[in-house]
Amino acid sequence: MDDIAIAAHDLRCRYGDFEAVGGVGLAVRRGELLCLAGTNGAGKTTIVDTLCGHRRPVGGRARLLGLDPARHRHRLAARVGVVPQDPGFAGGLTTEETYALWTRLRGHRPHRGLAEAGLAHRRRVPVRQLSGGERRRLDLAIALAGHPPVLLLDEPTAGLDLEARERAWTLIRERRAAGAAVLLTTHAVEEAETLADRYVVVHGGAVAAAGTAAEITAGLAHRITTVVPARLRRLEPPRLRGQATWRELPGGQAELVVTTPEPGADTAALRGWSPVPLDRLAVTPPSIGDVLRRLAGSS
Ligand SMILES: Nc1ncnc2c1ncn2[C@@H]1O[C@H](COP(=O)(O)OP(=O)(O)OP(=O)(O)O)[C@@H](O)[C@H]1O
Repeated sequence: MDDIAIAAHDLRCRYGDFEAVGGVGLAVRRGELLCLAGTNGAGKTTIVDTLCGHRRPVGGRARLLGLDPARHRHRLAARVGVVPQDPGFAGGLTTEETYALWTRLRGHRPHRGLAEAGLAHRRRVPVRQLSGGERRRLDLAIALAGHPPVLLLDEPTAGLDLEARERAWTLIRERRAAGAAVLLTTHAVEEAETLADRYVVVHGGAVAAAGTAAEITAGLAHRITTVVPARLRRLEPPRLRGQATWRELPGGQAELVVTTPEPGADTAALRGWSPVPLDRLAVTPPSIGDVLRRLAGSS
């Protein structure tokens, strides 16, 4: 059996004359979570909508469980859970009616999803009275209903408070561990770093980077920070491979930040240079956030 549950090959999508997605490829295996990351307007939602079968690509192809999602929406409905970017619920239905309706439409029996999503106490409330975060929890509960083997989650924790977000992460992790293939878009770097096995980073409708966090951050600078007496600035500067910046702090102190491709060598150089022990010394490796910041800065 093919292990790849979600696939896009050279996907191209247009809005009129505007090419929003220009040849994107990705693949997600069963039991894997791929984070589709990128700046605003990069094309993430367009890709997710196309994988859902809501729009047809003008080129390339999308496949869910080996099927074309635009042609086989009904066959796939029970096997694909979706949190869309903008779900449209009938505001007059209650939370449990909405959950039951959507769950049955997808061919499943309503189960414990509302309780798992922390919405049991809101089940009799009309959807229009739910807060933004509560609606998002309902979206996720509906997507997870029936344990579908494919999950397409477009910013599933947008607007959730801390506790609800961590509950959502636990649910998503459990589904991945049970073998679901998960495609997740998020702007929350912490969420991506917590959940993702691999990343596809899109920018301007094309893949800018793909791989594990270590692979896509390789070659980016580390950050060394330390607090030293401000008077050390008057010394001859340390010999560093990276770049140092100073920020004055109260009480005659200063924060020294070094961005460097060689954190080991530069930490040793700082230690050799400073006549006093380096206070609050920390070395931070590059993160997916650095990749996104670079892309945002380049547009
Ligand atoms: N219905 C539409 N008509 C015309 N252009 C659109 C439409 N929907 C999206 N676009 C454009 O297509 C590009 C990709 O949009 P998309 O929503 O896929 O990006 P995104 O990566 O999901 O962005 P965000 O992170 O802001 O949600 C953007 O330039 C957007 O303005």
